[in-house]
Amino acid sequence: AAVRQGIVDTVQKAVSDPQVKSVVICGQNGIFCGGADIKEFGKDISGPPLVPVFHAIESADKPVVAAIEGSALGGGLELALFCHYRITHSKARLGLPEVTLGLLPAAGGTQRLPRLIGVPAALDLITTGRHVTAAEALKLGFVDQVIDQNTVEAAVKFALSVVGQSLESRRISTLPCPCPDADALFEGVMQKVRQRARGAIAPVTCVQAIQAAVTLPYAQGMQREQELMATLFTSAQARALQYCFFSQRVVSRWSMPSGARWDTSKPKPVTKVAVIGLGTMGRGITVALAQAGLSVVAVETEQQQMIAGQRAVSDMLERAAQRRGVSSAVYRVRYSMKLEAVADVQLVIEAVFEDMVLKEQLFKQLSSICKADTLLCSNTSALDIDHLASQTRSPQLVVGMHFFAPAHVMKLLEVVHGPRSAPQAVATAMELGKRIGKVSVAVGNCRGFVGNRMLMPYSQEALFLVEEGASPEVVDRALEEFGFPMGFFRMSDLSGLDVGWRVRKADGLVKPGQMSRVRQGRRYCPLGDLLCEQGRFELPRGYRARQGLVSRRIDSKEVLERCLYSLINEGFRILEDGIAAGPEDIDMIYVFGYGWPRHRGGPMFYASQVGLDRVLQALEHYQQLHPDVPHLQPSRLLRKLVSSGSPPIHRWKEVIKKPHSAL
Ligand SMILES: C/C=C(\C)C(=O)SCCNC(=O)CCNC(=O)[C@H](O)C(C)(C)COP(=O)(O)OP(=O)(O)OC[C@H]1O[C@@H](n2cnc3c(N)ncnc32)[C@H](O)[C@@H]1OP(=O)(O)O
Repeated sequence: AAVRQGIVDTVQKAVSDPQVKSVVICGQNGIFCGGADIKEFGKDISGPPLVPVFHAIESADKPVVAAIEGSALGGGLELALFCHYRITHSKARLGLPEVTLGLLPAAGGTQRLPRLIGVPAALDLITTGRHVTAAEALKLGFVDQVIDQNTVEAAVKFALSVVGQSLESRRISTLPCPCPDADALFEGVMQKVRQRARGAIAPVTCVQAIQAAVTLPYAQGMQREQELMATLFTSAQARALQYCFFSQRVVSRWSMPSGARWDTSKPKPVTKVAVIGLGTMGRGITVALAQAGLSVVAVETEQQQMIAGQRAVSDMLERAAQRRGVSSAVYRVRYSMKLEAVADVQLVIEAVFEDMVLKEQLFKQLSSICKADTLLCSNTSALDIDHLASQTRSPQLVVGMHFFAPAHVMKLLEVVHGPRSAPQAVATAMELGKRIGKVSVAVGNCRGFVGNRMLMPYSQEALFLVEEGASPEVVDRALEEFGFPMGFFRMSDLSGLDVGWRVRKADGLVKPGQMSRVRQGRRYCPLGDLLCEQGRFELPRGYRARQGLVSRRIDSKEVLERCLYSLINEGFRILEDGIAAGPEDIDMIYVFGYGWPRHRGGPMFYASQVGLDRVLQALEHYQQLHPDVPHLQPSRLLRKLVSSGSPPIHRWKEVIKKPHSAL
């Protein structure tokens, strides 16, 4: 509000003062403007509106120049678009990211950008919200000059040089918005955007707003922009997306049950990393590290795997370099078939087969080969980090670094600390994650950590629903309509049914050829095992007949409630156990690692939006119907939150008791 007031007061003064011949608008501390203050949204907004004063800038009869350094995003770029000229530093980033916050650029962005750079380019920028470099902005035509010198000085010089020149062609509101074959263009774009949006409303509304720039005169287009914005501003999706924006930043301020924190734990410098194992995960991790400028020693002891792995890593690095127009990082990777090659690295990431015996042996070997202060990390997706630490001479230097496939693409990294992990080890892994572009979340040590632990009840419910009569397609359709890129069964097919089968075998749950539906004292569905054993694909019907199960009609409401609420319930247990520091950590793990639709904010935020009492009631209902399914038993924390009056999510921590390690 204060910044808006400042802009209004100063612009009015500058425009009306006859002694002022030209005006430069700049930011402070090297940043032009990051846009509206997102913290103001959802509250009563005080201070003056900006659009009227922006129009006063455009209609001024003296040149107004934007000096863009750092960022010009959202309302910041819209302000610049009302200026007559834009001088930009080469390192600046520009964009209209409102769509990522569930909004649209409602200070004229949807009406003015298409007039300046054409409808197709504006559609791309506004519906994706992507940030562009100064060079791309120049190429697209929405900045006038890109410079490497002091931007404000250059803008002042320029502003003085254009005093007295006509400003007619510089007023974007007066430009036409040509769009040949508009109907076909918008139909095609709308179809693509709807597909990509997976139920998010803001991208679709952005397209409608840009269409108004083509079909309506400027003033009416501006009005339509406001009307469309009003439908988004208070929407649940906007709240969820804005929660994600802040949560992504909250998780970087990690803490451990011991009280160690991000701001008191200094990471160790890391320049050279070893990756052990060149399977799918090891290859992706190697690529991610090399692309971030680290030296990598990739070790693979099996010759065929080494040949295939080396080729795959080189191909990925070459292709990425071509795409980005930079030189390839292939030279940063050295390959070896001997474990001794890791002797001089500062950090090792083990990415071998998910087998505890194999990993135990490897950690023992690494502990004797590496320097005493080398950090040893495991890319296990579920195994006990503390047990691995106990195989080494420095258990405090062992942490989990759980990547998600493909590891060079997926944004999530779970950094797993055991009870003996040193804060510095966690700080180092978190920092390395940040360097390679990951959203890193620090979590405690338990079976499956946060993400895979919560996936367990979700996947079991999906299978139970099929036992009871739903087809796999019905389950997947409900989940995909909710916004997941893939339902449970499609996802299992893609990742390989044998992956889960192997884990269940290791857990002693698989009994070949047996149909019993109770294992280890609880309800179990052996359908997945039977599929793997028999290679059969039309299994459920015959299976139900043999089990004497009567099929019933199951609707998408039940699919969603049973799959999602049981997953959420496990999330509450994780918070209770102190495995995750807060609901934001769980939500970011699900948004960045498991395809949870961002516009629904993550599972814990979703629960808060549905209403904790409704989630509790539904769990109680299903638990009565399925008393042999322990994960449907509502968690203590959920009950405690409901009996505390279901506080908003940012106040849950007050109800959660002090975290502790669960193992
Ligand atoms: C209608 C809607 C209109 C007109 C809008 O303008 S909506 C806002 C559009 N703008 C954005 O979406 C920009 C969001 N911000 C960013 O992309 C980045 O923060 C940045 C590129 C501006 C800077 O990035 P970086 O240097 O990495 O710093 P951080 O991301 O860590 O941010 C530092 C702290 O500033 C807080 N922040 C940033 N932008 C905003 C904002 N627009 N409103 C409120 N707060 C913002 C951010 O949360 C960080 O604070 P902490 O969370 O760490 O306390």
